Amino acid sequence: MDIVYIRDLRVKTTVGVFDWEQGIRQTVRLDLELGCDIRQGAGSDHIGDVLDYHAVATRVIAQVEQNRHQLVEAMAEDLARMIMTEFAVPWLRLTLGKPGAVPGAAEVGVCIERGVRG
Ligand SMILES: Nc1nc2c(c(=O)[nH]1)N=C([C@H](O)[C@@H](O)CO)CN2
Repeated sequence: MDIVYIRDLRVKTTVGVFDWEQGIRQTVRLDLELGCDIRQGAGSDHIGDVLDYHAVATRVIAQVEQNRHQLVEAMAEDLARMIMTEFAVPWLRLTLGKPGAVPGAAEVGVCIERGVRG
């Protein structure tokens, strides 16, 4: 299986378990690895034959900006489901972090894998 990736995508959203967090927007940081087969696009050199990382990133930004969550787990699961459904991705690894959320830590968050890695 090949991988199309998106690294260090930063989006502002409302996320957090505390009341004050539900009244602000914070930056979340995403790394995505998306399973695919690049061979058809590599042969044709045509954007229509590949998993378009620009299209995925645009859709991810829209979903993160438009929704609010308490837990990063809930946000990560919603994103994974959307990407796999809308872009026919059979396997993905998604890292979702909140930079600076915990004093002394650069970032906290989750890394999830969903689907079957061929
Ligand atoms: N496993 C998790 N732990 C915590 C979360 C979370 O989303 N998942 N969130 C918080 C708070 O919102 C924190 O980020 C505020 O600094 C605490 N623990």
